[in-house]
Amino acid sequence: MFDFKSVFSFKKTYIPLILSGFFTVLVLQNEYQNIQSAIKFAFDRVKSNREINQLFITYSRTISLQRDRFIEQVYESDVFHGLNFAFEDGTVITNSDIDKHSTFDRRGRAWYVCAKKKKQGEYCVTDVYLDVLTPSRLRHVITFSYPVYEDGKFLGVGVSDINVDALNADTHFMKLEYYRREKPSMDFYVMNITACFFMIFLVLCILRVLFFVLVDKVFTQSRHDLLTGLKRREHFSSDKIDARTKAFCFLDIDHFKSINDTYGHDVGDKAIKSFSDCIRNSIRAEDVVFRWGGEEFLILVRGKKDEKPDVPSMMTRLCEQVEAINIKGVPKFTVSVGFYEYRVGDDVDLCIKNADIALYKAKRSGRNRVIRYDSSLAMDTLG
Ligand SMILES: Nc1nc2c(ncn2[C@@H]2O[C@H](COP(=O)(O)OP(=O)(O)OP(=O)(O)O)[C@@H](O)[C@H]2O)c(=O)[nH]1
Repeated sequence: MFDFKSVFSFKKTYIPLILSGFFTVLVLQNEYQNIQSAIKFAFDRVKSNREINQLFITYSRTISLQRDRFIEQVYESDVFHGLNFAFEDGTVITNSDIDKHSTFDRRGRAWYVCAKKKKQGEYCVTDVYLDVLTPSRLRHVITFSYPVYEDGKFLGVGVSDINVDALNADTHFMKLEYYRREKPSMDFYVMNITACFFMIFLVLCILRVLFFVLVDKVFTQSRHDLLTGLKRREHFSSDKIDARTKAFCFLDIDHFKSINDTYGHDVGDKAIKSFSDCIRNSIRAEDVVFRWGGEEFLILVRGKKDEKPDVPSMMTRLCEQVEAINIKGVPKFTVSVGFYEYRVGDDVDLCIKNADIALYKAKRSGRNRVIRYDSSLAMDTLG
């Protein structure tokens, strides 16, 4: 049989669970902070880029000389490598060819369509991708596109690229995204493998607990009688009989066969159930009950080592409580009790036999009574 105490021991189950939970939270928190700082960074960039675009709109409407100067200033920065403005009519001004209006390519169209649906202040953002400026100039960029409004009127879509290669070191997330696609770093592997390891560990711990809870349930069910919920006879173990065992008491419903014969088995079952409930409610926490056979029950009266419980009074009280059972459709019934007072060292099989002899005597002498075993009863039985 499983040793459930050891399975659910603090050391084996809860410490690994707590540890793995703790590390998972740490790793997730770290990842969360990276993401948060990256989002903030990206958002700040988009905001400043949008301001540049607003300026760009203004300049693009003024004379070409001023505009070119502005464009030069913007492109001195190595972070922003692209600054485009797409107009409603489908034309786009690019930094490389500022005076020429070219039409959207498919990618530009997608950005335009996405950004056009956004409100002022919102934006669309791409994944990191490889932008080919010339065959020798490859850059990893993220593109933001956003609607540009002037006095509440939609003018067109601003498109700005962030050069991921040029981002500085504290923008972990961008780097992470970038390396994830291109060149995973050692940090990335260590962090993610650690996270996976602890996640798997956590899941295994949870499964382990669930498994043993399930097994425990199945074992508990198999140990207990279905009708009464009490322990079954097969699970009585003489190994558990020790100095705290005070008495073996057999209880049996009187004339139970006639209840079955007169009212049917269903009513018989109800009587057994109500009897077992009555036993359960009247015994003490340390006592143990078994359904021994059909309508026969064994109570092991237990107590502290030197305690001497008054078994006859306990059993008489129980008999009175059984007599007082009042359930609609179930006839009144009584029980007989035979008990044997245990002494340390007694043979357990003999104790059971003696309690049974006492029960037999209770039946023979008129039922609805409590009989203590003594040696004269054994002679009586033999006789
Ligand atoms: N309804 C029902 N009947 C059961 C169950 N288990 C055993 N029985 C019946 O219980 C009856 C026991 O009858 P007997 O052993 O003759 O004893 P009794 O009629 O109680 O008579 P005394 O014990 O001498 O007072 C039998 O008819 C069994 O079929 C059960 O789970 N449900």
